[in-house]
Amino acid sequence: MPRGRRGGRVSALEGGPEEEAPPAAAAVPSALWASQLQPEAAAGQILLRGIFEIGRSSCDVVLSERALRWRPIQPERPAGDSKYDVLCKEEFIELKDIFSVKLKRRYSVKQQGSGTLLGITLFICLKKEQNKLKDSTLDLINLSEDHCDVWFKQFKKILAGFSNRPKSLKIILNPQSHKKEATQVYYEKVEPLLRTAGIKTDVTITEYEGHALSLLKECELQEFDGVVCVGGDGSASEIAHALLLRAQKNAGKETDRILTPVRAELPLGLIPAGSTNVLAHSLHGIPHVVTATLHIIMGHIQPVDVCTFSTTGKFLRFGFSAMFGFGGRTLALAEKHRWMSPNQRRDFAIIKALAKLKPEDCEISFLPFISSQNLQERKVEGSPKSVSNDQWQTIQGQILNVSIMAIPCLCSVAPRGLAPNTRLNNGSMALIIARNTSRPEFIKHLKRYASVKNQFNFPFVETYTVEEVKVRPRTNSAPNLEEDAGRHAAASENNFPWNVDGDLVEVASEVHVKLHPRLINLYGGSMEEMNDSEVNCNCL
Ligand SMILES: Nc1ncnc2c1ncn2[C@@H]1O[C@H](COP(=O)(O)OP(=O)(O)OP(=O)(O)O)[C@@H](O)[C@H]1O
Repeated sequence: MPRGRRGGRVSALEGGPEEEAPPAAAAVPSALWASQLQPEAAAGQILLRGIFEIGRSSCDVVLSERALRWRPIQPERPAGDSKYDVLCKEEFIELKDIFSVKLKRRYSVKQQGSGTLLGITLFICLKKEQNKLKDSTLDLINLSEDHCDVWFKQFKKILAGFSNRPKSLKIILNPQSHKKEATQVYYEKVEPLLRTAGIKTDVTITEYEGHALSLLKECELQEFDGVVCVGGDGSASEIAHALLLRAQKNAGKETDRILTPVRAELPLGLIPAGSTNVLAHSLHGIPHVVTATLHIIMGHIQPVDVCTFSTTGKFLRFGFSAMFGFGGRTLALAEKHRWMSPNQRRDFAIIKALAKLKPEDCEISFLPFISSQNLQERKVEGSPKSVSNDQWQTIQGQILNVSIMAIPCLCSVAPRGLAPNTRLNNGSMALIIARNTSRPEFIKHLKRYASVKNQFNFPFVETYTVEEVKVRPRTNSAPNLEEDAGRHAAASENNFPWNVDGDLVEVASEVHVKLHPRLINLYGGSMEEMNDSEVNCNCL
């Protein structure tokens, strides 16, 4: 007979055959804590069985290859009492959702040494609503040192089997992001979780713009399993660019012209601590610090498409999204008013750019995306134009805005994304062109981003799914962004402002954007689509 909570014994299976490492953690954690029963067979071979107190009930606890299951031990009961059956329902967690285990001890003031053992604490990643993850704990109470020691070692062995989880991370933190709260975000919310998970960290706090780029050119990265950015889109994009540039150099590729880039060697984690956090929001479906941290800890990986930006054959940078025209001008205006708070300068810049709304005379050429399935179908049909995808198309005219996006670009002003039909790694980009129209019509189009549907249902808006785009302004002079105040010169003479991942990039002539599928691994899980009722926004 089991001896109850003080002396709960480990069953005959204790010290049984060597267990296999658990299957690698799947991309999506499915912590369904006690929400449904899992058939015993699906949980795999039993490794340990014993008695622990869980939530004030003495429980029969079974550890198998994939799950930990427990059921309150039933006292003698009158036959047919259904209340007991409900109370004694089996509960479980999947082992892939555990990210740490510790011995639980009580320390008293007078006590010397390691304190009184109370049992074992498991640290668990729970899936909540709307892509949110949350950390939680499960206490397995048993005062026997021997009993806990056997279980503790077994949990440690299981955790060591998750080889995809990072053990050491390079953290790059921008203390200036948003309202300068990145340091606080990291030390209050991220670092405690990484410490609990036993992940070693090496933190660099950036001291100037471009610091992350120069750091990642030189620093040793061998000892790290991944890099983590704590900041906003500017920092995240700079670090992704730096990691990709480093990979090209390591592969002996020239970096002046990048045609077929190699993949980044290390995964990148994004902790949202900036003003807009479009990248982290698109990756996680929610700009939530704990969710982002738990994806890193659990080693969830998403391969993500990246673009190269070049001009006149010369490589400029890697990036995920870009805007030209209204989007570029708005950022250029916002950058000139850095002294304002992030929200103030964003609103100010939007209003000012709308007041001075002016189309750009452009030529836009693009290579439409043809899915591998469509290419295959064309091959079968034996179409003469068929098998290669080299059908460039060209549009000319007065254009208010061009958006080129390899990722959905979720943000507070567009909860479904500025490019809602794009995915992180579908091998294509959204090209969204707003031709010249009246200011009220353009504002109506912008406002639609905040709602659920029909953002692009305007006669002046065209959308394409593409692999490559070339944007060539046909006017000679770039816009003067500060005509009224002589204090600032135009963005830079004869340069056109582009917004690349929230960074101002000034280019005098044609910009060539090319998509490279799955070029970087980001720490993140696969996303659930949001219901319409879950989307809300009150901007503009
Ligand atoms: N110590 C620093 N001082 C000034 N600028 C810095 C420093 N460290 C990094 N930067 C630069 O700050 C720029 C913007 O930072 P970041 O994107 O993190 O914050 P943000 O602008 O508030 O957020 P978002 O880009 O999401 O709007 C980055 O391009 C980065 O190079």
